[in-house]
Amino acid sequence: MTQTPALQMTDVTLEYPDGRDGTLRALDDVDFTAEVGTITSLVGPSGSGKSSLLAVAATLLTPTSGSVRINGREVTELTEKHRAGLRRDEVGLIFQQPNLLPSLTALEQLVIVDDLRGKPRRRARERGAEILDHVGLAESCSRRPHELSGGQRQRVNIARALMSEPSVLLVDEPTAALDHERSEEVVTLLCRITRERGTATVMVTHDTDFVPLTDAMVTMRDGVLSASAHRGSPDAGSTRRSDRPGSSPG
Ligand SMILES: Nc1ncnc2c1ncn2[C@@H]1O[C@H](COP(=O)(O)OP(=O)(O)OP(=O)(O)O)[C@@H](O)[C@H]1O
Repeated sequence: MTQTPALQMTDVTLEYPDGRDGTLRALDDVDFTAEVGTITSLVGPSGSGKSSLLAVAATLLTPTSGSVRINGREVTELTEKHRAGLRRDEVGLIFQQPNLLPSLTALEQLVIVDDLRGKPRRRARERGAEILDHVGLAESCSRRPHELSGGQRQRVNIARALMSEPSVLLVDEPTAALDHERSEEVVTLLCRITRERGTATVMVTHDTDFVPLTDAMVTMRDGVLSASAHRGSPDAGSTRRSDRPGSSPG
């Protein structure tokens, strides 16, 4: 039986006002599918639409037209309140800069996520410690951001995103502030998390060195997405229904 993709975007177009009474098409008829337990690299030149795709997938922006489904549920028709709930419970966002709160320990950065969701604190501390252990930071639970390296801070950032047990993990340039070795560690960790936790992970990256660690790569150019899957599931990161083996055009 085929599993419902965690994220499915179909014929998605996003237009911004261009500041001259016209529009700029940031996403042009994009089809994209992210399957459970796969990590897809999203590459492309600056201004090609990568962040726009992540923002639409994260339900932060509503597309001008097209369909976005998260775990089979159409999200473009939801109210902002429902979208906020979906972001809290089903979508994890990881940005380039960890944006950790300076006065909180690594563990407290995670516990606060459950506090905001009204979850019991004791359980939150247990889960937080477990997740920090999973990302290799068991020894650093009580350290504050200034006592952590850049790579460790990014791992706390990743751990924090996992607190809500998201099914879709959207990651924007996670290695931009890191050296080569730390970058490889962070991408390796994201790949491991994807497989072990069964997330559908999409990672925007300019660093093509690490793309082979991921399951698939898609390229954005002028708002148009094209696939070049290199391994893993044939559906991983697919961009066109008609590109998939066994699917008939139309
Ligand atoms: N809020 C906005 N209003 C108007 N135009 C925008 C807005 N956000 C992005 N754009 C335009 O949409 C296009 C796609 O931008 P986007 O940020 O998605 O690209 P990107 O591939 O993520 O770029 P980068 O790699 O530099 O972050 C660009 O032409 C950009 O100028």
